[in-house]
Amino acid sequence: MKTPGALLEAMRETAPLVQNITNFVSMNVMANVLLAAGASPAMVHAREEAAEFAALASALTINIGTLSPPWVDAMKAAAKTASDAGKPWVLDPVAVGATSYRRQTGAELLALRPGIVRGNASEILALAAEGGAGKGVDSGDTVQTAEAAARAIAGETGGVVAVTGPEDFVTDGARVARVDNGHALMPKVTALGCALTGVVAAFASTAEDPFEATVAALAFYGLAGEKAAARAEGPGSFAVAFLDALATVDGATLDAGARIA
Ligand SMILES: Nc1ncnc2c1ncn2[C@@H]1O[C@H](COP(=O)(O)OP(=O)(O)OP(=O)(O)O)[C@@H](O)[C@H]1O
Ligand SMILES: Cc1ncsc1CCO
Ligand SMILES: [Mg+2]
Repeated sequence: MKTPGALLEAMRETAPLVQNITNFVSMNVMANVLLAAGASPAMVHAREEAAEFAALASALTINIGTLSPPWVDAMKAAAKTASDAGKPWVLDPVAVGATSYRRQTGAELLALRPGIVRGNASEILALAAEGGAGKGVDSGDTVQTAEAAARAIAGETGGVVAVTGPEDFVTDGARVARVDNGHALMPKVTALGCALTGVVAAFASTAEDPFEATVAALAFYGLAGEKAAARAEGPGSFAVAFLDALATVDGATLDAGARIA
């Protein structure tokens, strides 16, 4: 088993190219987060090129935050390419319970068996067709309420599912872990969940075990949040300090500060 810090260092050594088919809100935040963490982001979503690009990238993320039919075509084609090439792809089912279009698209993408799903509690509940009290993109459920839904999704995909919130929950159907890093300012900055999905993909691209990679990425992200909060006066200065903290936390700092059970 590799430590979270060793997985962080391994990711930084290769600076993996992470392709993101993501929402308009998240694009800039996510690209800056990936750069600060040590990866190489590319936002490539056109139907004409998304699958071709997926063959070049080390990992792919698919986020349905601002979806429309041409984007969904590109998502499916890119997901298939990544799966066929044995590269990890991570699904972020933003607000999947909000509308029937999102529920349908979420189910179709889940059927393509993402290696990792990362969402908030309401999204994981909705993706498992267990309801959920999401308020648009924000969660209205506790992480604990979504644990059974996460296990059910992992059983269906054969992959890893991460539910994020005050304490994150990760399962691959057999193993479970809880990550207690993070800070209450994190959900006060938009798209930090979306950006986290990219960091999870970056870790997964260089780790052998997607479960260990996901746990390590969550601990890294949460620890950077804690370090940033210690310097911040509110969500605005937190967002700036968070990028600095992502770039500053190294393997030894992560191993010392990770709270994983
Ligand atoms: N109350 C909290 N306390 C500590 N950490 C938190 C809290 N809420 C969220 N986090 C952390 O914030 C990060 C993003 O998770 P979150 O569940 O907010 O994503 P999300 O709802 O998908 O976000 P978005 O849709 O805005 O991108 C995770 O690292 C998570 O651990
Ligand atoms: C605010 C918002 N709306 C659609 S996607 C998104 C980013 C956070 O998920
Ligand atoms: Mg989200």
